[in-house]
Amino acid sequence: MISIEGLSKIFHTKDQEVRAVDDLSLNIDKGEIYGVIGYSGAGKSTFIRLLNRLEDPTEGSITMDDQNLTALSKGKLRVARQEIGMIFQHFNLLWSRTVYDNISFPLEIAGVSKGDRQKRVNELIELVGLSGRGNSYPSQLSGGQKQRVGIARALANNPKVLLCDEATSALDPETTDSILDLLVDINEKLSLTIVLITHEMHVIRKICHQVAVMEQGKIVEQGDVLDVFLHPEKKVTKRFVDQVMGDPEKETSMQLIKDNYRTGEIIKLHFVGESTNQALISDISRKFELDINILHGKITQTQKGAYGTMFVQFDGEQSEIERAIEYIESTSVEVEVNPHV
Ligand SMILES: Nc1ncnc2c1ncn2[C@@H]1O[C@H](COP(=O)(O)OP(=O)(O)OP(=O)(O)O)[C@@H](O)[C@H]1O
Repeated sequence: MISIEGLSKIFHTKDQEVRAVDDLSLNIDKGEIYGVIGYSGAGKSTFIRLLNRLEDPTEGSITMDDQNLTALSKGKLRVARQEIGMIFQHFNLLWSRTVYDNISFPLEIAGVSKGDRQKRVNELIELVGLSGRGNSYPSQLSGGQKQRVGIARALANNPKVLLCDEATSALDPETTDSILDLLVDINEKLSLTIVLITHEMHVIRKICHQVAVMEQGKIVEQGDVLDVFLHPEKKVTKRFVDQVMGDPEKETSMQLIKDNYRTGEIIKLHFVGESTNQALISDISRKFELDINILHGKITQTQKGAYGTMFVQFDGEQSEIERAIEYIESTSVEVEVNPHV
């Protein structure tokens, strides 16, 4: 759907040259939710502004649905932009217009007739969960409701791609989750490709299929969300993963666990993807003569499946413990006996 090749943007200030986006290449499939994460100054905003050509690239190309956006004339670019919807951190609504008129605005610009506009706006109001609020002004809405208007407006002309610029950064955690749920809902219902930039790994974990980690204008790591969560390679990626999962070994003192549970064995179980759906603990307690204590752990969900780590104590005959460990090794759950302090 989107193919980006060698994309760069260099800003020239009085005394220096800033490579905000530096030789970036990536492919985004149709219907995918693709997240770009990075700390402040990594180049995310510049990247997303390049995607809808609010910014001209210094080098490289962006192809969207077989159309080279970087080679279009101004007139053709205006038409191509109608296929790209965008939502913003601070909503960018027209304050003197009602919800209905805000959503209608891009349709007016596109020359849609009054009757068709009315039908489309009402459909969109319902899609984003704002039924009954059409006559309200933005100042009468909560942050989450304002972003719903932003989403409806962005979808008005049936875009092929929705760009989200830190769309939940100004919202509280609960409202963030409801907007993220709405984005997933829209992605599934309309098979809409979504590209988002964020500095919050929670956003990536909850809704993205693919993730790219940006640092100093470059993509330093990218892939399937579950793979990146499981095997983060770069330091910056590990810091982002820790934002969501914490580091289970750092959060608890293994020494304290070992002092408190002296009999049997301490076992670390690592669940990945489908393995989290297995009722492993109850399965083991049925199959083997063991007492099982759950000591510490965290399992979380991503769009690509669940994963997490759990520490348990197996107590019983040593031979029975060994048989249970052998059994776990035959499943897709990774197991480590007596993990390091
Ligand atoms: N118009 C500009 N002129 C000069 N430098 C710029 C311009 N826009 C961005 N930069 C620089 O490019 C780099 C990347 O900025 P950008 O805003 O893209 O990062 P970001 O990851 O979006 O950060 P934030 O989340 O804080 O906005 C920064 O060093 C910034 O100072």
